[in-house]
Amino acid sequence: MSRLVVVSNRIADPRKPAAGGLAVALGETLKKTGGLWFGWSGKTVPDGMPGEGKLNVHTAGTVTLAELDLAEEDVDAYYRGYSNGVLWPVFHYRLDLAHLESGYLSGYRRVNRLFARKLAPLLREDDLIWIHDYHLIPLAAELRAMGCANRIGFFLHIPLPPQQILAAIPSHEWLMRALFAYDLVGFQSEADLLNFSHYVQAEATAEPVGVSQFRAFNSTVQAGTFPIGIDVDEFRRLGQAREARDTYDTTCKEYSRRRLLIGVDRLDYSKGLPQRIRAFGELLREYPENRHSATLLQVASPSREDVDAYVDIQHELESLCGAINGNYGDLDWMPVRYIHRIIARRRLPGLYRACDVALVTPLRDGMNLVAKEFVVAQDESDPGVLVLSRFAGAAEQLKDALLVNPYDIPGTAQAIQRALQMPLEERRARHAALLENICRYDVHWWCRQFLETLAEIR
Ligand SMILES: O=P(O)(O)OC[C@H]1O[C@H](O[C@H]2O[C@H](CO)[C@@H](O)[C@H](O)[C@H]2O)[C@H](O)[C@@H](O)[C@@H]1O
Ligand SMILES: O=c1ccn([C@@H]2O[C@H](COP(=O)(O)OP(=O)(O)O)[C@@H](O)[C@H]2O)c(=O)[nH]1
Repeated sequence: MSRLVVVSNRIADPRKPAAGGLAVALGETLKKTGGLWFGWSGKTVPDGMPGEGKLNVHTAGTVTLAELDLAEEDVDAYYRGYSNGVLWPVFHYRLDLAHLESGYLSGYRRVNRLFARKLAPLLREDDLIWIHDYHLIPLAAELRAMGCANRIGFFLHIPLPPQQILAAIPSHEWLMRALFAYDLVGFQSEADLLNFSHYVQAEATAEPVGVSQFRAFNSTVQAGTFPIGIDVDEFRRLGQAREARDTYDTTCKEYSRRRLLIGVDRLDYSKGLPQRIRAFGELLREYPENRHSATLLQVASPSREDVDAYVDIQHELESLCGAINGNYGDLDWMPVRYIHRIIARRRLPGLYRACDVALVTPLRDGMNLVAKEFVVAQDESDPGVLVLSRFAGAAEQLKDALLVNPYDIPGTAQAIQRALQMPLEERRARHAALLENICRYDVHWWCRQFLETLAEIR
């Protein structure tokens, strides 16, 4: 059997908790199959040479971790600059926030070349290579240029925008051409796959040669949809452990007189946090019976704080929460509890279970694993309600949630009110349908489906 080699920007010891859906999902996958996980260590060498990096290889249980330190200049251009200052906003449909004129592209290419140089000597002939996310789009092309003939798959964890938006990236032709160095390219949703299909036919004059298979630049690439899931059994086990149960007990006790709403997100402009807080304010304005009762616990974990747009969103959010608490709060009731900290994942099942409603309302999201975790954590006999943005990848699967347009503030407030008022029978029926879908399409299904498709490509 081939060894699995996973490459992603962010890697984490699979035995330790991680914030961010990708690290969590890949950790679960690799813990099961074993193999090599290669990526950036997260460490920066202040006076390191650009294009150079120290590799540290060690084992963590069944997994070999190969962690690469990067020079400060490289992290600036490759991670903060091109990945998170250009690709992240454009792929989340936010041309207004993209630094398109920046000179970060050369640093992005340099680090992808460095990854290829450091990874190549670790590879075996029959390794199955699985590369992840927007940080590493050109990696397969770099490996191919070094003679690597292994099967290589790519999975994009974030959305792929429509052709006209993608085409605003000055080097979009080069970037998208790099995808043809892969044997298989996977997306989270049908909408992303459709955008890919339109783009390659319109801009790269690719020809469809099979179902979601395209030929251009002398290569054929298979594309497909592989919505990522969570490890349901692992999350249930977490829910039964002491920390989650303690969190459940203390939260229920602390808020015994309240209806609780929960949001758990990285503090990212894609997550629609200001719109969500406004919708909650609208709920209190329009449906006054919720005053002195409904409380929103919003966890906004710090993320990419050295990228400008992330500092701006933090200030906006703080002022919105302050305004609602000032306008509606009282001596014994604070409408919004804003928590700007990472909450350990092992406590989250208890927190989710103590809440009546989850607000998962991104403006755009590749998938959103929090939505799935919330459903799994519920008490089946008295479950909470999921309010979900129609623009999250998860919405294609979780049709029994209350789907909302997060830009429509009164509409979202109305859906929150409906969630708070929903009769037990309807809550149970919706929850059962959601749970069924999440259990069937879990993280193991995702991994199996992608790797089997990759292995079968002729
Ligand atoms: O590594 P960071 O810069 O700290 O960011 C954390 C991760 O954010 C993104 O996650 C995406 O992947 C999830 C799992 O597929 C998906 O549910 C979510 O919708 C996406 O936003 C990013 O794609 C990862 O590379 C980051 O590690
Ligand atoms: O304070 C936090 C915030 C998030 N998470 C975890 O980070 C992941 C977030 O993944 P998601 O797909 O929702 O969004 P992403 O951050 O990857 O865009 C989920 O597993 C959360 O449980 C966490 O452990 N603590």
